[in-house]
Amino acid sequence: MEQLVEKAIIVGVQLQKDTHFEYSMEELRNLAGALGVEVVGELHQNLERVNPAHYVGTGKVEEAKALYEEADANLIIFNDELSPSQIRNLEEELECKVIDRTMLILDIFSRRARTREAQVQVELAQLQYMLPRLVGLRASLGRQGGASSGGLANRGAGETKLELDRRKIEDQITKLRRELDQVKEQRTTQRKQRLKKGLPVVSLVGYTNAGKSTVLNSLLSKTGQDADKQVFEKDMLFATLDTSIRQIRLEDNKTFLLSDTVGFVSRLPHHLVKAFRSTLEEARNADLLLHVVDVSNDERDYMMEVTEATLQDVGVENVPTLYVYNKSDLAGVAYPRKSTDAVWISAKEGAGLDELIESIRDRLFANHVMCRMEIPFGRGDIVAYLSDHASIKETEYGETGTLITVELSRADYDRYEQFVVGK
Ligand SMILES: Nc1nc2c(ncn2[C@@H]2O[C@H](COP(=O)(O)OP(=O)(O)OP(=O)(O)O)[C@@H](O)[C@H]2O)c(=O)[nH]1
Ligand SMILES: [Mg+2]
Repeated sequence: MEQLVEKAIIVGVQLQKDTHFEYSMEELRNLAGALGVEVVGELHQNLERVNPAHYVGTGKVEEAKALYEEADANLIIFNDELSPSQIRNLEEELECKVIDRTMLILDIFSRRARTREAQVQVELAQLQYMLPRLVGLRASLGRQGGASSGGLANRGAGETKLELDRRKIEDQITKLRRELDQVKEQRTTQRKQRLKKGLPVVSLVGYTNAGKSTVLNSLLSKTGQDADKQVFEKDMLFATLDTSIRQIRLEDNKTFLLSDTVGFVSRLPHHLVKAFRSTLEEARNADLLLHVVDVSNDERDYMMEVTEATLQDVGVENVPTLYVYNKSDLAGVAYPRKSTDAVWISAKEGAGLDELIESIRDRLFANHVMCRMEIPFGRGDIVAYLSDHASIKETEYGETGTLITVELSRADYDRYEQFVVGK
């Protein structure tokens, strides 16, 4: 199919208590932009509640139609998830391609998905969204070329075909669910293996484009890791859709795992959130969350609210959180600095990474123990293990063994307690 330059009108309803409406429309523009759709007109309406039949009032539908024609657009995007009957009614009256915020986000996710897991998750969410909307969507897909190209609307293709499609979609949903369950099992196994290693897990979470991947990359460079461990970072919505896990080893051998994952956006489609539950599993089981915030964005408080609500939605609860106020270089705030539960940094400049590491260290390794041990000469393996996994401060050689002063995890302390000769 030839690549069309799509021109869209965007339409939103502002409910009385919605104080973030303007921003949600701006975000809708950006979401459209992420798909190469140009927004050529905008309409909004203040309502007490969304119109159940047409989303907006009848007068507004007329207005949208006029604007659509005047601006020579070929699609209209609505700022919320439309119900099946809303889509049907709007299409009938507007006689053009109608899409909603959910379809837009699903489309972006589906184009960005790289790993099999992400692809399956997105496809599952798309099919679940489509299933109850088959009739309307069929007409809309038929009009993909826009009204002007005289696209073939498939409306009226018999009920039998519809039933067949429905069954096909249901089968595909079952298949994808099964595949995801398998991935989930693999993840659980991998996590168990990591747990055995005893390494604490830190998870980066936050709004899309806050700089999570950049924070991960800057910590990797800071701790002298190979460039090939770096993850993808870019100034676009949903650059990351998969979970990457990297090991970070600090100067004194204290080591933790750091995971980077998909970011959030307001009004994230429910099916999508559900589908991405397993990708977000890492965060659920983390020892510490780094909630990365673009502190230079005026909407940062709202973005933090959305992030926290979404985390709750996927069952990430009661995990200790450190707030990472990133992009301080653009915000006109003092940085680098830290408070009890936050650090102000610029991941891009690499400023504030010492503060960040120190805050992580305080939280993860607070229960580390300092002690003296005497390891028999025959047990060089233990000394080797401790020089990899703990921080040896002093080494002396006694009559029967190596005397070390060492700072180590509670678990390692318990394991080698028999060699402890003093605190
Ligand atoms: N000025 C400035 N830009 C930054 C900083 N940190 C990240 N960026 C830029 O912000 C953009 C987004 O960064 P990413 O690290 O991809 O953001 P993310 O949170 O991983 O985004 P998603 O994966 O899309 O959810 C990139 O263009 C970065 O270069 C910073 O401290 N200062
Ligand atoms: Mg990212």
